[in-house]
Amino acid sequence: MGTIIDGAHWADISRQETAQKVHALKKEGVTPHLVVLLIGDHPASASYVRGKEKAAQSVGITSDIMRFPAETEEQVILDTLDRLNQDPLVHGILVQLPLPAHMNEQRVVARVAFEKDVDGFHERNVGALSIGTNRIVPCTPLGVMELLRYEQIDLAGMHAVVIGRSNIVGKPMANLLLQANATVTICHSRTKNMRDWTRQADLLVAAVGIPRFVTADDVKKGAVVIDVGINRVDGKICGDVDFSSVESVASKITPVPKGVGPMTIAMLLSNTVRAAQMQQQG
Ligand SMILES: Nc1nc(=O)c2c([nH]1)NC[C@@H]1CN(c3ccc(C(=O)N[C@@H](CCC(=O)O)C(=O)O)cc3)C=[N+]21
Repeated sequence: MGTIIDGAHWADISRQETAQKVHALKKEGVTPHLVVLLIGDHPASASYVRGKEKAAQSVGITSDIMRFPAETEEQVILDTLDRLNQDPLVHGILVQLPLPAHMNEQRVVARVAFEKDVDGFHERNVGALSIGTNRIVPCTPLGVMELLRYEQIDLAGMHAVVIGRSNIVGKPMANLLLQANATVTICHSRTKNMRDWTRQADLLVAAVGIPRFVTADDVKKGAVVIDVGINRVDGKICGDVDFSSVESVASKITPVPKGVGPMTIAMLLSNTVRAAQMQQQG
């Protein structure tokens, strides 16, 4: 039976490290400040954003939530971002996704100054990650790497299989695993005989967005299984991994909730501090 990786515990440790860095910045007269733009009324967003605000407060980062009605014109958001980009007291900017359908997500995300892009979605940050000169790295895959580091899992030479190829998780995850010297395979919706790949994985990262997509038959005995999924089924959240069956095959496994999710939030705080440090150094 596999060990359960306690994401809530490791997120707590990570937040303590971040709080110390915040403390050091404050001594230099800098209080890291995060602004979250919440546009529209996507059901889960309001509660996620409150969670981010609480977490920021817990490490001494100040934050503002700017709320906009769903029908807000895109230009209003772009103008707001221009103003926040110019404001020296703002170190991090996050535009909560998804955006209302009438907005162009690419265009809005691209408008956040890359130095303040704490999501790591700006093409400058994406490009840096892909050539290995990492600046700000997307929170979820960064959180996964931190979990693996805390758990002392040495990735060199491992076969890591990532299911999912999104810009937010799958692609940056693959890049980070490559940097850690894993052999990386990316599977996706058009992959044929996916199980032939996943069964070879020493590390399996599920970022598909389909509840309980990965079952015990997809997993090699002793593999490490990381579940990035956040799905809502019958009012409860569950991951992309069928935890109850996979748990008995895996050597280590992250649960949902209290796995990758809390680390994602912890990395947002860490990225905000990183952004403040980089702006401080100029
Ligand atoms: N620009 C942007 N950046 C994001 O990082 C971003 C976003 N937009 N839009 C929405 C998604 C979703 N997301 C989550 C992060 C942590 C948990 C989390 O901590 N979940 C808890 C459970 C929470 C619950 O019970 O509802 C857990 O897994 O234990 C969930 C969801 C960040 N997102």
